[in-house]
Amino acid sequence: LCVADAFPACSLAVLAERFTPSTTSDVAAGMLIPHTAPGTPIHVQKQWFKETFTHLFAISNSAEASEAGIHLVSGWQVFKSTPGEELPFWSDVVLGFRTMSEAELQKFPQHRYGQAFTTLKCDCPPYLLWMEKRLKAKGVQMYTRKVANLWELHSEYDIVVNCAGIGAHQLVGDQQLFPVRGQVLKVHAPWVKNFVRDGDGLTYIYPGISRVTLGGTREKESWSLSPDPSTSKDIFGRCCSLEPSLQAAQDVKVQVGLRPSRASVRLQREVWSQGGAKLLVVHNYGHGSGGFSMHWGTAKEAAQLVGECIAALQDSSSRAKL
Ligand SMILES: Cc1cc2nc3c(=O)[nH]c(=O)nc-3n(C[C@H](O)[C@H](O)[C@H](O)COP(=O)(O)OP(=O)(O)OC[C@H]3O[C@@H](n4cnc5c(N)ncnc54)[C@H](O)[C@@H]3O)c2cc1C
Ligand SMILES: O=C([O-])CC(=O)C(=O)O
Repeated sequence: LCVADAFPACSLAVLAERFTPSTTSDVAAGMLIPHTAPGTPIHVQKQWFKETFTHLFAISNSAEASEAGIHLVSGWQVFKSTPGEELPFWSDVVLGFRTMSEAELQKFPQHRYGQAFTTLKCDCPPYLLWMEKRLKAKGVQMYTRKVANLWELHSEYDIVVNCAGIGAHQLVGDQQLFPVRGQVLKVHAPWVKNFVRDGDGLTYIYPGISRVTLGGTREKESWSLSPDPSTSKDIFGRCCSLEPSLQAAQDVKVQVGLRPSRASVRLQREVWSQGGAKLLVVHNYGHGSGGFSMHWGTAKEAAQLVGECIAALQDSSSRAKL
């Protein structure tokens, strides 16, 4: 969408082995709470988050909000002891960030410190469908296709934007990219209106428009997409100890996804050449636990890199004409 908006004269196609509802992004809770990536300067991560928050906040305030699955949600991040960093880098981007009062903390007898704030949540499958609809309305073609090697695209396309997520491990042989397996439960519990996240990052309760996401797990280097029943039981128990009313939750569905993790998102332009032919490539993958929190900011940066590729193509075609 960012590329289509920035370069309306380009003809665009989306190729994917799987579309919604069968991607990693469909499994995500879609909460806008950033994780810190060690390999990217904090001011850059803050900029990506701010751009994403501003973009989604505008959608949440529009008549499209319900179809797009975007809504504001208030709640608490609670800690068993006071964290070293009391003010995370994103505290002035979310709304109304403050330390929890003693009265609020009484709801969480095992926790001693907490942060209250309002953020945004994407209900992932509706949000992805809404974006597909917007792409199609702009004339973008969508093809279900597995790409074995980016080079196979060079006769059809001038520029390829690689947003393959964990698929980039195989597609471009990126050894720095690794899966962090996450299992979640999506349950019916419409009385749960506030989010709760344990500051250790393992247990969370995220109410969406139609279901509540209960998490989670972080299993580094595990490629298994099979749900594990004992893990589901453990997740449910941990969430019930934070929010006992969840004992009455119904219609429990289990989902597993592989977070595409890396020290930093790979946002990079490359020129691939073979036998005199060239393919311009822009990478935009490796968002780990923050694909939703950062997506619009990183997509805008990827679109800028596409702009540089277009300028390079125009430059080489005008040289060829001389
Ligand atoms: C349990 C869990 C909870 C999460 N919760 C949150 C959250 O609350 N907030 C947040 O910000 N993030 C969250 N995340 C992280 C988030 O899900 C990811 O960062 C994000 O989904 C990555 O998006 P992506 O588009 O890069 O990858 P994907 O969604 O995996 O999309 C990649 C696309 O590329 C296609 N593809 C891959 N390889 C090929 C190929 N060779 N040929 C053709 N197509 C290919 C795939 O089919 C797919 O369509 C969570 C993740 C998990 C697992
Ligand atoms: O940690 C969270 O709050 C949710 C998340 O992003 C994940 O599970 O990857």
